[in-house]
Amino acid sequence: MLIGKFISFEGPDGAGKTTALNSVVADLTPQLKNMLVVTREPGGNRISEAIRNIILDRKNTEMDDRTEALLYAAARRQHIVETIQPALNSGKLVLCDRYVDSSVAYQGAGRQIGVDEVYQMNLFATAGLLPDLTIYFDIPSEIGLQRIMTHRTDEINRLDVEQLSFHKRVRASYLKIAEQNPQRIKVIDATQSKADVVSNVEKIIYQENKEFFK
Ligand SMILES: Nc1ncnc2c1ncn2[C@@H]1O[C@H](COP(=O)(O)OP(=O)(O)OP(=O)(O)O)[C@@H](O)[C@H]1O
Ligand SMILES: Cc1cn([C@H]2C[C@H](O)[C@@H](COP(=O)(O)O)O2)c(=O)[nH]c1=O
Repeated sequence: MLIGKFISFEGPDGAGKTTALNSVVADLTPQLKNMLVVTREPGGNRISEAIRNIILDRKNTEMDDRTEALLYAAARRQHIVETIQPALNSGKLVLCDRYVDSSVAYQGAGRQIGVDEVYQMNLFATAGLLPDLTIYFDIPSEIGLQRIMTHRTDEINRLDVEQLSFHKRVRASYLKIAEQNPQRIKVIDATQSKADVVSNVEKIIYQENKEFFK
């Protein structure tokens, strides 16, 4: 039985998810201690991190779009089985940097495989496990990419170097997913200062998970 809470952080490249997540974790850890599980996709365990390295390696230029979609889904399956599901079963608050919405936006819309097909494939991979809450960091593609190219040049991956049109499709898809799922997805303006972004994220987490902060 799932008794914990599952929160995903989503957004285009360079939106500031990881930066905000690190600050939120530093702020929440004194209160939540070992009730908090922080993880990321693709990754979170040995097998999924190995798949991550294959997907994101800029040398893998010949990778087929559907192969890419399947690899993300395979990494996700292993992540659920090894990390997310056990944490939820023991009542933890799981904070995950990216999840299924990333596949729908990047592979479904960005790669133009089709959002419905990619979503259906992920229903198989996840057996229907969706986050209770998703915080979507919205940012124009140009600003997100600019942040990466200016500050994070050492970590630029195979997806980051896609054309601007790819990244614009990804953002448009995220906005559509958010519009279609207003109960689950809360949108944050990620062009704000780091402090304001973190404060907005924490407000949402407190509001939606009061049982963890008694
Ligand atoms: N609110 C902000 N204002 C300005 N710069 C920011 C802000 N948040 C993060 N940054 C900077 O933007 C860059 C990208 O941030 P970060 O790695 O957190 O983004 P991300 O959403 O996790 O990206 P990706 O998904 O591509 O890994 C970093 O150099 C970070 O310091
Ligand atoms: C989970 C997931 C991720 N992606 C893309 C999004 C990013 O470009 C990279 C991951 O890098 P990050 O620095 O950890 O954000 O992978 C994707 O295309 N599809 C997915 O399902």
